[in-house]
Amino acid sequence: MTGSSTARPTNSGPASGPDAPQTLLVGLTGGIASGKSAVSARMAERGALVIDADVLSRYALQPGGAALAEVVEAFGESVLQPDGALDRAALGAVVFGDPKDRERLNRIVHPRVRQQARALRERAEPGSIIVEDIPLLVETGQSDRFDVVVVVRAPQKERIRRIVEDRDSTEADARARIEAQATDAQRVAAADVVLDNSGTLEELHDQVDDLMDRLLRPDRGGLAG
Ligand SMILES: CC(C)(COP(=O)(O)OP(=O)(O)OC[C@H]1O[C@@H](n2cnc3c(N)ncnc32)[C@H](O)[C@@H]1O)[C@@H](O)C(=O)NCCC(=O)NCCS
Ligand SMILES: Nc1ncnc2c1ncn2[C@@H]1O[C@H](COP(=O)(O)OP(=O)(O)OP(=O)(O)O)[C@@H](O)[C@H]1O
Repeated sequence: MTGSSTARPTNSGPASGPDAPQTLLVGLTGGIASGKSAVSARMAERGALVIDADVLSRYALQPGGAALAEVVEAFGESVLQPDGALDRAALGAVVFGDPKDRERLNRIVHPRVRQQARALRERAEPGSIIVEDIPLLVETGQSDRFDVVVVVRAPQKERIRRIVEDRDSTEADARARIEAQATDAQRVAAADVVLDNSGTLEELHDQVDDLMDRLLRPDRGGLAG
């Protein structure tokens, strides 16, 4: 998770009852390296509470945890570093090479991510704008549980360049991850709002600011409901 402020702070603790402001649940997704974190960080600056599924999945796989023990049982000791922490590159090489292995890992990690996300949602102030950044939102059929689904898209060539240059990864690994995910067309079909990240970060921020202006209006800019 990153941001922790709320859109409509109350003066006297969480409100309840019929007049309490409605919490807005936003699902944010996009392909790997499309710019989701850049979008969620900007939304947090505007008061949204961000719940990041990648962060929660790292948390779930911490040393000493039950999920890591299950991962070792499923994939063997070779996915551990000498100090007992998860060797993420080793596990990534396995699961992005085989859909069955990936599904097996997802079955271990995803329920824990969802449970943690639920706990964080429940702690939010009424009236908050909660943004759940979920790379596999569409793939895991979660679109319907959000008031607004936001998809960020960027050209595949640019995403691959970012993965290879910024993350010390190979083009083959980048392509394997992209192939393990939905297509932009599938994501756009589930979207209420599409953000175009083919330009500069400033241009992306402008789109996010426009979106937040709408979501902060009492009628949520006509986007929810
Ligand atoms: C395989 C793991 C150990 C590789 O770790 P690594 O540090 O290299 O990648 P990281 O976790 O930072 O993920 C980077 C990106 O890869 C993509 N990705 C990760 N897991 C998956 C997956 N199971 N299927 C498709 N894409 C995925 C996402 O776009 C994500 O943003 C890790 O990705 C993992 O535990 N994945 C399973 C949990 C998961 O599905 N996470 C995504 C959201 S819950
Ligand atoms: N418009 C842009 N111009 C230049 N760099 C950008 C732009 N958008 C994003 N980036 C950079 O590209 C990289 C990927 O962006 P970001 O981390 O926001 O993507 P993501 O979708 O959250 O990735 P992941 O799927 O791994 O979670 C980051 O280093 C980010 O700073």
